[in-house]
Amino acid sequence: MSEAVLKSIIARIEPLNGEAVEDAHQRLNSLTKPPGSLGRLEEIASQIAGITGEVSADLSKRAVVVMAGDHGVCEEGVSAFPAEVTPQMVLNFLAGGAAVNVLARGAGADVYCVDIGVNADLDDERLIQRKVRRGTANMTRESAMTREEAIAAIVAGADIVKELAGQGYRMFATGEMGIGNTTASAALCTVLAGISVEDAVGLGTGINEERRQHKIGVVQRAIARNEPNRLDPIDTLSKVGGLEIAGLVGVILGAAAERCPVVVDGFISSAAALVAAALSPQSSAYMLGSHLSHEQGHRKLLEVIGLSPVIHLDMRLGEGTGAVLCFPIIDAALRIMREMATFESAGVSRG
Ligand SMILES: Cc1cc2ncn([C@H]3O[C@H](COP(=O)(O)O)[C@@H](O)[C@H]3O)c2cc1C
Ligand SMILES: O=C(O)c1cccnc1
Repeated sequence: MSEAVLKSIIARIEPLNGEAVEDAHQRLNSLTKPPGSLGRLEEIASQIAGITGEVSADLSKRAVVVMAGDHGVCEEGVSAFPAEVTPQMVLNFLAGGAAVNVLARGAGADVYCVDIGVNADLDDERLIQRKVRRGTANMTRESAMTREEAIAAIVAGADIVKELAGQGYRMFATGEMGIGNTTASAALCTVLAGISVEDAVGLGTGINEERRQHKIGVVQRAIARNEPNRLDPIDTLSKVGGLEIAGLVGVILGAAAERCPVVVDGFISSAAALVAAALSPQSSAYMLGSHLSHEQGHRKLLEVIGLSPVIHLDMRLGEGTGAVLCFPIIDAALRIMREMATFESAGVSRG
């Protein structure tokens, strides 16, 4: 049943609107500047035109969807922080005090926090309750979750985006919270992107090199124990992934299905983007890279997905922080399309 729902979401993802991309190029080349001189801003403007079908879309209503879930693999000592930080941070998101809340306020974005798999009972009406299970299992011993649970989490993410799009949201950022999730993300990178475990495993919240070596061994054991099928992204996601990562796969696919741009945050969100692209290569066209995380492995992961980061601030936080920081840059690209004079209107000679 859910597998059919997932297929129907993927089937709704269409190629970008080529005519709108062409119109955007023509408009950009008519503006009072040497062709191409606004660099990435021009690429962003063209991509948004292709996504939305409009040369200067109104994306003022935007949201960051923060998926929260726990990881059984924390038992193996892979994070510098204890697992109870996940529910504690969820309450912080709801109270508006986390980094992503602050940066979202600056970018005119609303924060929606989703309990997709937190290992605690969180009773707060501001939280979107879509708990699939209370955290994943320890993937060094068994599959992190079942195939059905992975699909349920993806479908939940896509549902939430569909509902928000129905409320007028036109642009999304991916965010996550889940202690231990750089371990699951590194495992996904290794299996689905072919990045070596040594290159994929980083320091996460700030472990030392000795602990990183231990974390490498944990990822190797998880892969050896579960034997994920790299040709089957859902199999891999369910065996060595995470509930919040699966939820973000749904957010990305859902945004693409709604013809909305989705800005991909750091290492963990990019692992979700990798799964989304494996499920629907067409969905990549709806993704925008945001920042280059300091987390080791992010650069290679972005290369595999074909995303290039817009900003480099040596951040390594997640939550959607790097993605929402790019909203004002996207706004700038759209403002150029709307407000700049043309060679004709300003009476400027062409080269
Ligand atoms: C207070 C705090 C706030 C956070 N916000 C995001 N993360 C980030 O750190 C975690 C991943 O790192 P690891 O795999 O090493 O546990 C995720 O929750 C991620 O969102 C945080 C981590 C902490 C401690
Ligand atoms: O890049 C990220 O998303 C990241 C890196 C380290 C820890 N948490 C998140």
